[in-house]
Amino acid sequence: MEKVIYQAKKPLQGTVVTPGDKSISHRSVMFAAIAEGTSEITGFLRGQDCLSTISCMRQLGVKIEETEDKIIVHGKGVHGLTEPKEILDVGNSGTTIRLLSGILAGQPFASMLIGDDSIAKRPMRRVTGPLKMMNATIDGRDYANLTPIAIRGGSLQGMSYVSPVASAQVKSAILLAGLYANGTTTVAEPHKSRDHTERMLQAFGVDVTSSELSASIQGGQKLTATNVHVPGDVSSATFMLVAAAIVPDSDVTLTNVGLNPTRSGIIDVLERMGASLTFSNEKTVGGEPVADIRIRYQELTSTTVEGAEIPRLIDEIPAIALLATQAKGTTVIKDAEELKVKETNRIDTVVLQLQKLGASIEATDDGMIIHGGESLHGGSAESYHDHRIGMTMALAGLISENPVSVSGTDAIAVSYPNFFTHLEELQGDS
Ligand SMILES: O=C(O)C1=C[C@@H](OP(=O)(O)O)[C@@H](O)[C@H](O)C1
Ligand SMILES: C=C(OP(=O)(O)O)C(=O)O
Repeated sequence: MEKVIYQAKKPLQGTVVTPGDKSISHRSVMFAAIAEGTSEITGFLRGQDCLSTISCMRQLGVKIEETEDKIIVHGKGVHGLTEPKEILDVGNSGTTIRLLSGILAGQPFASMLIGDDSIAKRPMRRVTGPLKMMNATIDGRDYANLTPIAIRGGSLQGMSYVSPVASAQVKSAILLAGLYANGTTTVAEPHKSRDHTERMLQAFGVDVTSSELSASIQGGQKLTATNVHVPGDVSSATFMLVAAAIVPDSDVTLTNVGLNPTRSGIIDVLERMGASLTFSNEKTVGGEPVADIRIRYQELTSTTVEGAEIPRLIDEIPAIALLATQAKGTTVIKDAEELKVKETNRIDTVVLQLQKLGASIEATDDGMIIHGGESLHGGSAESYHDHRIGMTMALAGLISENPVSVSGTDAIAVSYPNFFTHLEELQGDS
C-alpha cells in the first residue's frame, strides 16, 4: 500500500489514546497461557505481531477468546501445552519467536518455527545458543541461527549466562526456559534492557530476583492466572510526540503512556533537545508506571544518544533521526549496532530514506550523524516493510516542502494499526 502525506506544517492538536504496549501484550498472552486458571487482558494491542503470538499459543493448545475489549486466556499451566500439528508462524515478530523459543525449550515435544522474509534474516543464535547450553535440542539453518528453527525441549539445566547484548528478548527467553530448568537460571547483560518479563512474571506469582544488570529465576515455579491491564506503548506514542515536536504550533496530549524507566529514553532525549513536555495522571497500571503526556511545539537543539540509553529507546531511533533533522546542530547516535538486526537494518534504511527526502544524515558503524535545522524537500520513500520506517517516513511528510509518498505502509499494522487515523484526528481531518 502506498500513502501520500503532505501536510505543509499543519499543526497537530488534540488527544490520542495511546495504543497498547506491544512488548507487554505479547508477554500477557504467553504468560497467561502457561498459568493456572483464566486471565483477562485489557488494553491488549491488536497489532499483527501480537496477533501472531495469539495464533501460536492457540496452536500449542491454549483456548484464547477475543472480545471487543479484552482477551481471555484459559491457561494450561506450566506443563499443559501440547505438541503443535503445524509449523508455528511468528509473522514479522522477533519478540514472538525469541520468547516462545524459551518456553518451547522447556516442552517435551517438537515444534517448528518460521516467520516472514524479515524474520528469516534475523539472528536467532543469541537465543538458541544459550537454550542449547541449558540442554534443549535445537536446529535450523546456519546451525540454529536462522529460521526455520526446530526445537525439542525438556529436561533443562539451569545456568548462569552472561549475554553479550543488552536484549530483553534474550533475557526473557532464558528466564522462561529457567522456569522449566533444574536449579537457578541467571542472566546478566551489559546494559539494562526492558524489564517487562521480570515485572509480569511477578504479577503471575513467580519469584524473580533482579539487580541492575541481572535477573534470576528458580526452576519449578508455577504461574497463577491474573488479570493484566496493558499500558499504552511509549514506542507508539513516540511517533505522535515527534510529530508534535516538529510541526510548529502543535499541542498534543497522549494518554496512558507507559513510562517504565527501561523504556523511557525518548522522554529524556526530547527534554534534552528542549521539547516542552508536561506529565499528568501519573499512576501504576499492571505494575508499570504510566502518565498522560502533553507536548507543545518548541524549537529543538541537537543531542548525543549513546551507551546505556540505547536499549531504553532502541525502537525509537528511526523517529529520533527524523526529529534530529529539525533540531539546530548536529545529533550523534552511537553504540546502536543492534539497529542492524531489527525488521530491517535500521541504520541503512533510515539513513537512505531520509537522505532521499533531503536530510543531511550519514551512517556510521554503530549509528548515525544528523545535521539538523534544514527543511526536507520530500519525494518518495519506502518502508521496506518495516513498520517503524514506514511511520517515520510518513511523519517526514508533515514537514516536507513537497509531498512524501511512502510505499509499504501496510507494515505499520504490525505495531500501530490506527496510526493514520490518529494522525488525521490530530490534524482535524477525521
Ligand atoms: O522484548 C521485547 O519486547 C523487545 C525487545 C527489543 O528487542 P531486543 O531484545 O532484540 O533488544 C525491542 O527492539 C523489541 O521491539 C521488543
Ligand atoms: C524490533 C521490533 O520488534 P520485534 O523484535 O518484536 O520484531 C520493533 O517493534 O521495533
